[in-house]
Amino acid sequence: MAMDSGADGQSHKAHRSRHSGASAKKKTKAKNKDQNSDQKQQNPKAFAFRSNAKAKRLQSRAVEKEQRRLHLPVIDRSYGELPPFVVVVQGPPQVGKSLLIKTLVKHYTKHNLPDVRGPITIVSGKQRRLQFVECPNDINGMIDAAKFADLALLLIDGSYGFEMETFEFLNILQVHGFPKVMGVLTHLDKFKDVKKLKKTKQRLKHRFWTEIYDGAKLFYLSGLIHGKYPKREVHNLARFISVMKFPPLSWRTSHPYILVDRFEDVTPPERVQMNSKCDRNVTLYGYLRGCNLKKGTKIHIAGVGDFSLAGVTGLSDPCPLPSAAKKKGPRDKEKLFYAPMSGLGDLLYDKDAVYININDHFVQYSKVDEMGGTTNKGNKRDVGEALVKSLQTIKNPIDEKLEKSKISLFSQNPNSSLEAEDHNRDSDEAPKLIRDIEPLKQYQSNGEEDESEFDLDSSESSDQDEGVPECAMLKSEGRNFEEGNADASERLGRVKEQVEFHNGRKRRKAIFGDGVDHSNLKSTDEENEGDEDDDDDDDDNDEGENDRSNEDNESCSGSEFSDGDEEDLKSEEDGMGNISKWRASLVERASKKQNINLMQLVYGKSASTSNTSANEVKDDSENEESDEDEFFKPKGQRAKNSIEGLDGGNINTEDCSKSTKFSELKNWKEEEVYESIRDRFVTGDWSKGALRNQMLEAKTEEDDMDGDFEDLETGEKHESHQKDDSSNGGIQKEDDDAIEERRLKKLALRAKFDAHYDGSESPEEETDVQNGGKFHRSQANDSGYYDKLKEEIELQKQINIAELEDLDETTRLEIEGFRTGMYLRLEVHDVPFEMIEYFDPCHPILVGGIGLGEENVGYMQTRLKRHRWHKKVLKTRDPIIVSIGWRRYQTTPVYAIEDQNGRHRMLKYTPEHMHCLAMFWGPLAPPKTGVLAVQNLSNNQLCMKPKKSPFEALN
Ligand SMILES: Nc1nc2c(ncn2[C@@H]2O[C@H](COP(=O)(O)OP(=O)(O)OP(=O)(O)O)[C@@H](O)[C@H]2O)c(=O)[nH]1
Repeated sequence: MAMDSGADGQSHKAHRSRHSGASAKKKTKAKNKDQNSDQKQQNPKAFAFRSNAKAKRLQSRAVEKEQRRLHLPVIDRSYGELPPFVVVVQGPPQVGKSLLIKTLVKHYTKHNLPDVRGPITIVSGKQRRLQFVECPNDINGMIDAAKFADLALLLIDGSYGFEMETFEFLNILQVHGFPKVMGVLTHLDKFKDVKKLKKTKQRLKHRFWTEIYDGAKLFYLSGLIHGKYPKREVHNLARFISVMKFPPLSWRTSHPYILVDRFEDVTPPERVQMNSKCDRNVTLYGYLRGCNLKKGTKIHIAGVGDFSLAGVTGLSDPCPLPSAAKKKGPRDKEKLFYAPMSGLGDLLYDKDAVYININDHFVQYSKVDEMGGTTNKGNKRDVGEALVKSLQTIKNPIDEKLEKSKISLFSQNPNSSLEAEDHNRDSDEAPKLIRDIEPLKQYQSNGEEDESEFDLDSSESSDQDEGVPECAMLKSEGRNFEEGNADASERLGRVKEQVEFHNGRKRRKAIFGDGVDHSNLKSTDEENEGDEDDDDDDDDNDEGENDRSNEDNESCSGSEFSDGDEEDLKSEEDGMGNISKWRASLVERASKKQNINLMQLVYGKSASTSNTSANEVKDDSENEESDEDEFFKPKGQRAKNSIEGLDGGNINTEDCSKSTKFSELKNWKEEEVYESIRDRFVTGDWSKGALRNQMLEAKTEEDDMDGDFEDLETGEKHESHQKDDSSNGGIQKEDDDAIEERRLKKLALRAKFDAHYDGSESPEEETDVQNGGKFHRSQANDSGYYDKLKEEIELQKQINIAELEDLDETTRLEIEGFRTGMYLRLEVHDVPFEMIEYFDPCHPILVGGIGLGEENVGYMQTRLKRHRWHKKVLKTRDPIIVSIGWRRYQTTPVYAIEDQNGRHRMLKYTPEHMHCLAMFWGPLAPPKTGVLAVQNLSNNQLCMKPKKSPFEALN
């Protein structure tokens, strides 16, 4: 302290700048430079082009950019909370798919994932959730994955090179709408020579670019650290995924679909006992994507067939977004994940119950204590403890006891006892079941080869003609593919497949006959550095984008469940002690949701509403009888009802009786009463009405004169009627306020939308705006039509939202269906038993909604081209498996070609290198739908044992 005070008093010597020497020279140089640059800036010609060629070049570039920006706006029908984006991780066997998912999940959630099975949902940011799915290594799995992927991570074994699986998947992606694609190189640690590694990276990168587009992102995972990918690299990859934008794809925006993340068999057990091959009832759970699911929509389960829905329920979100309002960013504690097939997550919400998963090592069975004879806490037992112990020692289940004693404690929930009974029976007859299943196994092994199921027989025939779905196709004997675009196909034409054994495994290496201009590849350090810099730049830009997209998304976060989910989150954290609080909040929320519905007040209740209210009355009467049963309801039931109110849930339905006094209702059968309104109809006496109108007109003329004034000519004084109408004015003012508020809200949203879309769409463009800004801006003004179109779409969307928000939940559901982003439980009856028997969580189930007319069956005409990888031409009536829309089915095509006179001439074989027409019978698809056909679904290439595959035969 003493020293400080001393220092304060001391005066410092002023700085004296140098007048001679090197540093003085340096300064004068800098000064001159500044002056020069100032002069330059003052020069009015400074920004004009000095060279014509440069001006032309910049202008054409700006125009090109502008044209690229212009595209017809796609109508995105989803609003509110978005469903998680699906990230499909695809690659040849053993390339590190599971490991990558595990490390990414660990990065986002700080949890170790034991197994990668089925979709894994995680919260990756304030406004974003991701669902990781490992793509199975068979054609069916790849086709389905291509249909639901928002982003495909293509894993490539860097030490081995490209394999056929990657190209096959890329070809499938091209047919079914091209989602975002990112390459990831693994196994790079196997390179000992740094130079070789660099060269390989370059070569693979350029090949990848040729395949997708120049500049497509390729990530390098340099090796393993403690059996995991390096944190830094995973962090970078995660950041790229987090900021990525996913443009809507046309097929998906017009068809609802669900990627099933939970699947259960709910067939009554007695039915299965009687016949283990009976048709089953199943429930499928997942987020609704694409577009709204209207009531009565039929669905197609990929590989199983078409079904109508026996029930759809909106469940509370099992992996909700953290509320953006309260928290600044998702803290580690709040990061959530949901992966029921992989056995992750502690809470499971169902229609009927909430399941709490407690790890086995947390469960301390107290029986051990008892056998020991003493407890640590002394002899006096807690009541709860005694209860638990008595439950452990119980011999007969409570329902058996109840049945015997003829006391119905759980009268309102007969199902639970029934189920328990069924379980008992089930367990009694378990050995029988096993016997039944054994021959099945045999069947399974025999029928392994062909996994496709067909549903043509069940469909009705129709002579309805079809559009011409645009397609091209076909694959090598093992697999065949559609062609995306001509360029790509030519480039791909140089790919050759080489089957070889490598590390005890059969691998199908992709060899490029052309050898992508390797001579052009620079493998200098500078370029690599440049690349890395580029990456960094991208990072930065993307981060900016993310910020923007986050801001945009904030406007969408007003979903009904968000607040509640927040509470759910809390209650999860608090644990079981707060269950009652949680329940209370749910009920409170449900009661809040009941707003007055004008539609119902005017037109009365809709059929469904009145049904539900009838149920309600019935339920109420039952509830009154056994009030105490409330306590014995499964935990989730009441909460669920209050959340949903969708599937016959009664709590949320409107209580119209409150605003209707039946005592005041007029009896319209009485003559007096109906005479009173007779004159309002055509047959009545209208003279009174005309008189009334005249009076009204006179009155309104008076009303029009606002304010007090004196007619100076006549001396009449007019007084305003405003004072009398003060109460009316108040109401009107309130209305005006509401309207104004709504208008402002709309404007704000529009402005946000404009700001988002008017800006450049890619980081590359952003930099360009800075360079050739002038041209860009002038061009932007010319593109007013597109902007106007976008504006109109957005405005219409806002109007729709505003209209729908005024309705109550039940009516809204009937009008617009289940909204995208909702977590749904679909109940489907009578699916073939094979779906249960051969269910594999590693094979994701895709459920797609069938559009109007798509359930009809008929002859379809498609344009088809043999894929260059398919060595042989195709023969008419040789069965092929077609993937079109959501469906995959087998059919026998007839090939034809259109002659010059317009007649179709049948072909016995497809032409070598050109398109032909293929006519086949099957469920119809709308025109312009991508078609892909394969001849063989065999997965022989995955077998470790050397089995002769059609591929092998060819090579
Ligand atoms: N040296 C090295 N080993 C790796 C790398 N990536 C993955 N592995 C190892 O490769 C093996 C296979 O990894 P998985 O994640 O099971 O591969 P997968 O693609 O899921 O395999 P399948 O599910 O059988 O198709 C594991 O033993 C990994 O440790 C890598 O970059 N370098």
